[in-house]
Amino acid sequence: MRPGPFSVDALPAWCDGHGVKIHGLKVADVEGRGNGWIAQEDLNSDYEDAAPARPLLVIPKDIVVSVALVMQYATENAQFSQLIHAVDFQTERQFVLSYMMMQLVLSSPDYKNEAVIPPAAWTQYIGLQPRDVPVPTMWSEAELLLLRSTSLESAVAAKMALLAREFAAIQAKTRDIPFWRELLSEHITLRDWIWVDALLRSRSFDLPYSGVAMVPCLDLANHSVANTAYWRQDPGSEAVTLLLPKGSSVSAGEEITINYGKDKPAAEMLFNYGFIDSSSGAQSLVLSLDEMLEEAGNDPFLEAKLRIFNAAPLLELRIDEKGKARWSAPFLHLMCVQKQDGLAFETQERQGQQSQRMLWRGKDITSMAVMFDVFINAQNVREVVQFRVVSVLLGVVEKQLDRIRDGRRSSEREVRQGVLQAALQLRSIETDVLERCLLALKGERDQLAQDKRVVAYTNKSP
Ligand SMILES: C[S@@+](CC[C@H](N)C(=O)[O-])C[C@H]1O[C@@H](n2cnc3c(N)ncnc32)[C@H](O)[C@@H]1O
Repeated sequence: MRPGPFSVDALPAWCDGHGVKIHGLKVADVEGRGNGWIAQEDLNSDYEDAAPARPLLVIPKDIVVSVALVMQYATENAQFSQLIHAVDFQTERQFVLSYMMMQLVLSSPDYKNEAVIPPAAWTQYIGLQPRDVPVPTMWSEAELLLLRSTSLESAVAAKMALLAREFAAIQAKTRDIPFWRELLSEHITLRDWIWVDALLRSRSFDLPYSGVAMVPCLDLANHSVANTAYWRQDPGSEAVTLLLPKGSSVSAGEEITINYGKDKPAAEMLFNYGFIDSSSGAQSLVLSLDEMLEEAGNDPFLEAKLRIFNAAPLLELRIDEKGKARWSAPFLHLMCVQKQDGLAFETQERQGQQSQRMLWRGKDITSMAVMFDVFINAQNVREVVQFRVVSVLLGVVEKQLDRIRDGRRSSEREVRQGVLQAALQLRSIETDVLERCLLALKGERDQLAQDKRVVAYTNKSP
């Protein structure tokens, strides 16, 4: 479904009509970044009479799409209310997405609004949202092959499966509502749901007083690690403002940027925003340990450990500011400790409720499960456990490195240039992190192998 047309030339009038204040900025095309805000004059943030300089943008709360606005909209719009009640959305994200989907329908030239639903501010504004959002959930099959063996491969597959499940559930639950049945069988497609999700991921803000929200106009600010501006939400009016940091200035023609997040891994940037900032020093990756756990099927405590750990077993690898390889995998430490070391599990019954406890040499350490790596470090089995963990990790990292090195490539003719560049950048960053971590892990294992407790342990092991 196509959204209605809305050009940037019409934006100033839209802003006037909806109470958005713009000071000294205009929207322009910024090379390689789509639209962005550009200073129209020299701007500075000098404080006058202790009052901060005028914000660059002020966006009133009543056009910020948060759960509160969505719930209010449902009280004013019978068709939207039917959708919200039939589907029983559970998350902030789903509420905001359903509102965006409704605005897409209302704005679209592909749909005749016979129910004569009045337009909202976003009915027009949604037309300014880019059709091509560069996040991987919008990539073609051939482009997705470029992510083979990177840390994003399984994350993107899981996200696509979730989006398909969500859309199928919306269709199934609204089957008895003629308005939505017609829309969801003839007009709105899974692709539209994927699009609104891509918009939300790449353009939403986590506001302190409104939660996850789409903020018109602020969503036109591009990212830079050397950002020239920042945003805040006013605790009283809940308006969102874009400001220059105290004592800073921007010359006419310069881009006004914000920082989407410091030290975010390249994979997270690509997944959420569809680009990797090459000027960011962040070098890290997160891998799921699920596959390794499948291979560790002979641990009699595995199920109990996973239940008490109660989080996804992950491995984070990173290169710190000093260039040192670091890794963290709290579950792996738990996995590498057994009954003979002093670990035990016990089922307790209290007021008819059963719960499981984890014991270390007789002491209840259930609450330590998520930071088991820190806990075990203070115990006299530290070196032996660390040796086991490092040995397992070496296998995981080596396997991942082999995979990423011969990961399948798509024919360059089938993929967009920007997507190819971003995927190659991700592969190169992740290969580098894996290589450096592998080297560091080998060094750590060799050092641990000389420890007398480790020597005794390895001599004893079959
Ligand atoms: C919040 S929007 C910013 C406005 C957007 N450029 C537009 O045309 O509407 C975020 C999107 O802008 C693009 N973007 C922002 N900063 C970028 C940067 N530093 N490099 C490349 N693309 C960037 C990405 O496509 C990202 O998903």
